[in-house]
Amino acid sequence: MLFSAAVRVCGRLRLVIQRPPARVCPVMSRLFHSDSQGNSVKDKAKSTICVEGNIASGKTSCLEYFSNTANLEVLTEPVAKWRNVQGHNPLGLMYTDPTRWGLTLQTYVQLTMLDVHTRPSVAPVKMMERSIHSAKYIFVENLYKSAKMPEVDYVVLSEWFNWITKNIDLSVDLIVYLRTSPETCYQRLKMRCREEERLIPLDYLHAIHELYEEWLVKQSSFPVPAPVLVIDADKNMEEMIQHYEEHRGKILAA
Ligand SMILES: Nc1ncnc2c1ncn2[C@@H]1O[C@H](COP(=O)(O)OP(=O)(O)O)[C@@H](O)[C@H]1O
Ligand SMILES: O=c1ccn([C@H]2C[C@H](O)[C@@H](COP(=O)(O)O)O2)c(=O)[nH]1
Repeated sequence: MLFSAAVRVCGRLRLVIQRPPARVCPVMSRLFHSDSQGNSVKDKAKSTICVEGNIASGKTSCLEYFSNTANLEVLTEPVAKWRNVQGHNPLGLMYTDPTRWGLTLQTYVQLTMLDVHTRPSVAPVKMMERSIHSAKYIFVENLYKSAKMPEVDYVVLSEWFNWITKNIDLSVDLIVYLRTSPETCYQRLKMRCREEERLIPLDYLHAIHELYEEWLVKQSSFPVPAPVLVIDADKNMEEMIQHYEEHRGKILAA
């Protein structure tokens, strides 16, 4: 509704159109925090670390390990939402029929990852599990490359992704890549026993591994949004803890 008021200017009656009182939508103000020139800005005193890696490479375990670090907040991947959105399970549907449900899952992954990226952090360092970048460059790409996602779905998701990354500040300061062999992930995945993942073949983990290697190690496929710290994650938990302690300073200084 426009607010108008009749005012008298130099004896004449003029209609003045007024703007409605500014209503601040919390989600929009979170997404479009801007400077005086209208550019989207991020609180530079804070930093964001994304822990990346293949399925069951040990990302959640890594976040758990760092979770009691002072001045650091961990945000795990919203997998619970992907398994249950208003009673539906897009993750399970995608594994059952990727051609039909790949777009559905990846649209929801993109939305929920956007939410994690833009969620204000109380601590100076935010450690996230994966990112909107890997959702697109690894998982969407894999569906498309393996001919399981129709081109129209890929194009629509890509347009969304390009708009989001161009208009919203999702900057990342460090990527920690937990590098594993697909065989290690296969063993850990079997041990974890997530119902939806029981049919994942070793080949699928090989394909995801190759995409991660091209993106973060060879850096030959897609833009890499931050410096990459590669950690050999084929080791047992005790050795992983040693790695994490060796790199703690570098990680927290991101
Ligand atoms: N370094 C490790 N050695 C052996 N098992 C591990 C190691 N890291 C994680 N695990 C186990 O492997 C499974 C997958 O780990 P998780 O942290 O959930 O991986 P992700 O979050 O990357 O999917 C879990 O059962 C976890 O306990
Ligand atoms: O964009 C994405 C991100 C993740 N997934 C799948 C892969 C796994 O089955 C789960 C969660 O991954 P974890 O590596 O165990 O954390 O979600 C996907 O399909 N698309």
